[in-house]
Amino acid sequence: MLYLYRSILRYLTNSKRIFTLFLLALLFELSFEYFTSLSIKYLIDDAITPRNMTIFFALLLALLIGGVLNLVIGVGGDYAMSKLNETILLGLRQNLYEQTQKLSAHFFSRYRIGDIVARFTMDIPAVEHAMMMTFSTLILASLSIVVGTALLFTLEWKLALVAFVGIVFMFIPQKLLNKRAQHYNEEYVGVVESFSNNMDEEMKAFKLIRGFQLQASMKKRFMKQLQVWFRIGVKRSFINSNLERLPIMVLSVINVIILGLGGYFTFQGTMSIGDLIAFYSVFDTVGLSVIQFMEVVPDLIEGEVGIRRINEVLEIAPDLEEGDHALTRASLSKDIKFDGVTFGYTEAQPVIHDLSLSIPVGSYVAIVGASGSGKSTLLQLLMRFYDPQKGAIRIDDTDLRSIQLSSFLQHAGVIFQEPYLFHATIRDNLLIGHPDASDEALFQATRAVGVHDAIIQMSSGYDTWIENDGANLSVSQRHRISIARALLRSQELTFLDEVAASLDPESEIALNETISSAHKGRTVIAASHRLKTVAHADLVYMIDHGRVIEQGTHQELMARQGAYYSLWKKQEGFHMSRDGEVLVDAERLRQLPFFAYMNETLLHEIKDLLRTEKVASGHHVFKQGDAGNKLYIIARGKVAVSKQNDKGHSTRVAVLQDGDHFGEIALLKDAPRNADITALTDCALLTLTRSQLLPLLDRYEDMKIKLNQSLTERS
Ligand SMILES: Nc1ncnc2c1ncn2[C@@H]1O[C@H](COP(=O)(O)OP(=O)(O)OP(=O)(O)O)[C@@H](O)[C@H]1O
Repeated sequence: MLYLYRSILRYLTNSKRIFTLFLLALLFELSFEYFTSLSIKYLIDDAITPRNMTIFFALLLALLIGGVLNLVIGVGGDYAMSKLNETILLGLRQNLYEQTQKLSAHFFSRYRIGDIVARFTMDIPAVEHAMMMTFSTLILASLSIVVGTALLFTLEWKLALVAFVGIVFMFIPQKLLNKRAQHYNEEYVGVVESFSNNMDEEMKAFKLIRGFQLQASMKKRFMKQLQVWFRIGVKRSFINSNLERLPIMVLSVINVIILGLGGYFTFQGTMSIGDLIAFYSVFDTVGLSVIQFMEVVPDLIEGEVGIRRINEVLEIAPDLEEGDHALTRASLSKDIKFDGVTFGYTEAQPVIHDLSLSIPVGSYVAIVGASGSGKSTLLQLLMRFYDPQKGAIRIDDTDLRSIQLSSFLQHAGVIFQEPYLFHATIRDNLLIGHPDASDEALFQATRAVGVHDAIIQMSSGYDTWIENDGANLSVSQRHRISIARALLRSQELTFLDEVAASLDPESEIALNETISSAHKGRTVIAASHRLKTVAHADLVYMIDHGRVIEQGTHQELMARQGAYYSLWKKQEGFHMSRDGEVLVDAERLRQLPFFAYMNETLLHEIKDLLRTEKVASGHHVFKQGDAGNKLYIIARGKVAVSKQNDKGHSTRVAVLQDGDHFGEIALLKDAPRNADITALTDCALLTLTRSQLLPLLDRYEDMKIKLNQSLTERS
């Protein structure tokens, strides 16, 4: 329990006066309590038995005045108690919140949302309750036990000795059960926390759960957890009840002993009746105080568990602290440099290797590469979500770690792959990074990303409330609003992380134009896997496995005919019509290995058979075991390929994107799919079914044989 109070005391350093007021009120209440008990002795022995009316009325008057004063002072004490308690809670909430603001992305990948929320919704209330019980019951009960026991010794020391031994016995159950009670309480909080995390996950993943029909397995997991919760809940409640009940049982035994022994002393004439009644009344108060003390113990244990969990978060040293002398900076004047940067999410597995690159002020720099090559990681390092393990990021030659981050990022607008929208109006979301922006600037930004018209058509226009992370908006509207938000904020620096991934081609073109025109004077750093979106950049860095493998302008890189050129060739050849149909060049089809030897006429016929299929982000294209009858070519978007083992555990084995294809074996035979394919972004896929292709090939027997040979080799 001491740990709880030690941790709490620091929140009361500025509340000495109010604490003194509280203690004074408490002492008065205690004095009055024992004065009432002792007054019985004087009423019987000095007033009623000798029929002394003066003493009788004097005592009654003292009791009355004391009662009124106790009431008034008690109200003051209650106020002081409430203020002390709320002061502690305010301090705890504030510290915890500030700490979560300071912690790095490492922390947020280690702790789940429910873990943090539980600190606020479960642990702080547990501490609150423990402190409330401390102020309202425990302090008074403890003082009462000490003062009452001392009084008992003044009344009859032999009887007091027996009472003292009895009181000590009342504390034994608590001593014996304390550790186990704490253990069950910790387990209980852990179960509740993990349950809230799973509920949070299920609520967020409800579309996936419905889409994959996972309700039964989710329910199984839920029921299993409820069973654990139930079992620990029973143990915890049972031990808490024991902590309260056992002292009561001990007290009833001591009561009988005191009455018996006291009666015997009265028969012997060594104790007056007034003394016996007063002794019993004081002992009753002490006994009740011990019971009250014991009743508070489970609350204190819960509070102690709560404060330990809160301190566990508070004591995490932020790994990205700004030094006391962090430099402030006005604006970028020269360049941003990655200087031999090595970084991994775990020390053992670097994802960026000794990487150096330079971003001149005012330029539009693109970072391109395959999925997983480290593009987003570079942007996150730049925003100091993490620090490099080796090397440095330099802003105008100053190490980013020595710069006050807020002064660096204050003019930066960031657009993430996953746009996050707050539960507020569209206007509030747009203005969040630049609250003073004029309506004109606001509309300019939303027009630029093609979302203005959609917003004004909504029933409340810009004042439309955004529900649950944008549930009432389309994916592309969410993206556009987040892009407009960044454009509105940023004057100097714009970070774009795969922003075009979820936009349709028209919006993509519009966005490119916006960025190009906005780019004048501002530094833009865009990570993208789709080369076309960044072909107009001043400088392109192509990275692979965390290393720069090529750099230059689009023209230079195309002329080099290296990795950039190959990726460009893979992605080009797809066109999207206004109604969203994907068209592909016959020449692009020829790049697919199994169509490589086909003649021009056949390729044109195949091209006309291709159909466009749209798959929304999070939905699956097909599942492992489904019957296969189609080839898919990704015109736009990104999909994950995952394989399930015998136990149903799924492992991601690859990510495919623009220009990649999958499922070609289905063109040859009716074999079940051997992997799950899930869309990671909104996807536009070109499909060709076996039943479309085979009749066509009947006319080209030699090509049919070659196709079969090629696919058989690949299967
Ligand atoms: N929070 C994280 N914890 C651990 N590993 C991570 C984390 N984020 C990314 N990675 C890993 O780091 C590597 C680089 O990821 P990153 O997101 O930077 O790639 P990317 O090029 O942006 O890919 P994409 O185009 O798919 O977004 C990948 O292997 C990825 O699995």
